Amino acid sequence: MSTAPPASYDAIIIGSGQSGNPLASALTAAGHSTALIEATHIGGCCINDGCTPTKTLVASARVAYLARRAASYGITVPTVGVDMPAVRQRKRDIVSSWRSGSEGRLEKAGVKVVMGKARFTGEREIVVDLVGGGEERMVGKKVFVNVGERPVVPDLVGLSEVMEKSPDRVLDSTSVQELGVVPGKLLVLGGGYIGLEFGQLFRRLGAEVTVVQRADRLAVREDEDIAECLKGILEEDGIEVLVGSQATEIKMAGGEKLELTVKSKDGLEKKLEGTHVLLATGRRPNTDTLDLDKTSVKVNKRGYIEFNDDLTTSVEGIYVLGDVKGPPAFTHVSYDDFRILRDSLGLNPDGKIVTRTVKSRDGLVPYCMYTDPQLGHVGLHLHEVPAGTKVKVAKMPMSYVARALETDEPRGMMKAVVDAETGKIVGFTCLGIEGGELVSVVQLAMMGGLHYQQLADAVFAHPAIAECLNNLWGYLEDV
Ligand SMILES: Cc1cc2nc3c(=O)[nH]c(=O)nc-3n(C[C@H](O)[C@H](O)[C@H](O)COP(=O)(O)OP(=O)(O)OC[C@H]3O[C@@H](n4cnc5c(N)ncnc54)[C@H](O)[C@@H]3O)c2cc1C
Ligand SMILES: NC(=O)c1ccc[n+]([C@@H]2O[C@H](COP(=O)([O-])OP(=O)(O)OC[C@H]3O[C@@H](n4cnc5c(N)ncnc54)[C@H](O)[C@@H]3O)[C@@H](O)[C@H]2O)c1
Repeated sequence: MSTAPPASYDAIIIGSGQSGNPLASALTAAGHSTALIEATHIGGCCINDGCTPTKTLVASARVAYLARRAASYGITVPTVGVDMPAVRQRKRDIVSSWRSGSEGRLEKAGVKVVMGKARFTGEREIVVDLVGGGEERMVGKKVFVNVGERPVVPDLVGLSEVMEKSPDRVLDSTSVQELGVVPGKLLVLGGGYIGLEFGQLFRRLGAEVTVVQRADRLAVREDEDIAECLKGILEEDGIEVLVGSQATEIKMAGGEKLELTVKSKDGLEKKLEGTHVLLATGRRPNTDTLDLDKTSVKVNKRGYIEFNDDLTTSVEGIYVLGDVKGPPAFTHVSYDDFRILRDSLGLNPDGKIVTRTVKSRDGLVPYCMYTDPQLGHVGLHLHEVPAGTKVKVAKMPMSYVARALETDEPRGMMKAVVDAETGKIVGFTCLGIEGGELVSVVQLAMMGGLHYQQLADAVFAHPAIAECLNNLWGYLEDV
C-alpha cells in the first residue's frame, strides 16, 4: 500500500453512470474539487452495454423484419440477408461515438477522472485499484455512489460446467451484443426487458428463439391482458414462449449443442436444445466489492443501498444515485437522481432552488420496453390501484388507430385507467407502434392534471398516432 497521504477532494463520485457524469461536471463547474472514479468505461451501462447498443441492434432487426414484410407494402425485396459483423460494427460505432462524447464532456468540464475500481477503507475514505496497476487513495468531504448493477447468474444445475467448457455459448446482456454470428437456436432464460428485447431482435436476425419465463406471465409488472397480448405478438413472430417454467438443468448435448431441462408449474418436464443460452434473469447491485462494511452505510438484504428521499444515506456526506438504490432501474431515473442532487446541493446554474425528491417523482416514472411494437407505460397499472379507489378502464386495440393501419403495424392494444370521481388519468399503457412516444403524450396530460375529456376533445394532427387519444375514452367502463 502507498504511504503517500490520501488526495483530498470536495467530492468523490464512484461510477461513471447516468447520474455520476453530469454530477461530476456540475460539481466541478461550481468550484468543488471533484474526482470521478470508473472501473471500466466512461458512460456506464446505458451507453456502453445497455440502452444505446440494444436499441441500435433492435433497429437493425426491425429493418430485417420490415424487409421480409416488404411484399405486403407492394415492394419487392429479392432476398433478406443479415451481415452480423456489420450489424455489430454499427452498434460498436454508435457506442464509441457516445462514449467519446461523454469523455470529451468530462474533459471539457475539467473533471479529474480516475480509471480504476474503488472500494471504501473508511467512512469517506477510498482506495482505487488503478486500471494500469497500483492504487490511489483519496478522501472526500462528500462521496456519491453510482456503481449500478450487473447481470445475475442464475442458480442452475450444470451451468458452471457449461460456462467452463463452452464459455462462448453462455451469454449475458453484454456478451450477446458482441456476437459476430447469429445463434442457430437461442434459449433465453427470463421473460423481462432484456430477455424479450434480445429474444425478439435475434429472432428477426434469423435465430430460432425460446423464452423460458419462471413467472406466470411475461413482463411481470404488466396487467395480465397486456402481458398476454405481448406473448401473442412474440409467438406470431415465431418465438416459442414458455411461461410458468423453471429451468432446472443445463448440459452439453454433444457437438456444440446445449440441452436445457425445463419444468412447468404442473410438473411436466421438457428438454430444449439450443446453440446458445442467454441469461436474462435480472441484475444485482455492484455493492459486494465496495467494502461498505468499512462504513456505516446500510444496505438492504438484496445488497441495494438504503436511501432517504433526498438520496442521502445512513452516513452523513455519502449519497447514492441510480440503479444501486434498487428498482426502478432506468436511465431516466438515474439522470433524475442527478437533478435532485443538483438542486438540493445548490448546483443549479440558474440558481433555482427546487425541492425535488424521489417521492415527488414517484407515480410518474414512465418506461418503455423496446420490443416491436414498443410496450410503454406511465402511472399505475390496474392491478396496482389501491383498494377502495374507484376507477374506470378503457381498452382499445391498435387496429382501431388510423396511422397503425396505414403503416400496416396494427398489432397491440392500449389501456387507460381513470379516476372515476375526478376523471384524471392514473395510468396508461400502450403496446403498439411508437408506444413509448404515445405514453409521453399521456404523461404530459397527467403532469398537467388534465381530465380525460380534454384529450378526447384535443385537436391532434391527423393522422398522428396521438389522434387515437380522441377515441380511446369512448371505451371507458366501470371495473
Ligand atoms: C441490456 C440493457 C438495456 C437497457 N435498456 C434500457 C433502456 O432502454 N432504457 C432505460 O431507461 N434503461 C435501460 N437499461 C438500464 C440502464 O442502463 C440503467 O438503468 C442506467 O445505465 C443507469 O445506471 P446507473 O447510473 O445506476 O449506473 P451504470 O450506468 O450502471 O454505471 C455504473 C458504473 O459504475 C462503474 N462501477 C461499478 N463498480 C465500481 C467501482 N467499485 N469503482 C468504480 N467504478 C465502478 C461501472 O463500471 C459502471 O460504469 C438497460 C440495461 C441493460 C443491461
Ligand atoms: N427498455 C428498458 O427500459 C430496459 C431494457 C433492458 C433492461 N432494463 C432494466 O434492466 C433491468 C434488468 O432486466 P432483466 O430483463 O434482466 O430483468 P427483469 O427483472 O426485467 O426480468 C427478469 C425476468 O426473469 C424471470 N426469471 C428470474 N429467474 C428466472 C429463472 N431462473 N428462470 C426463468 N426466468 C427467470 C423473472 O420472472 C423476470 O420476469 C430491468 O428491470 C430494467 O430496469 C430496462
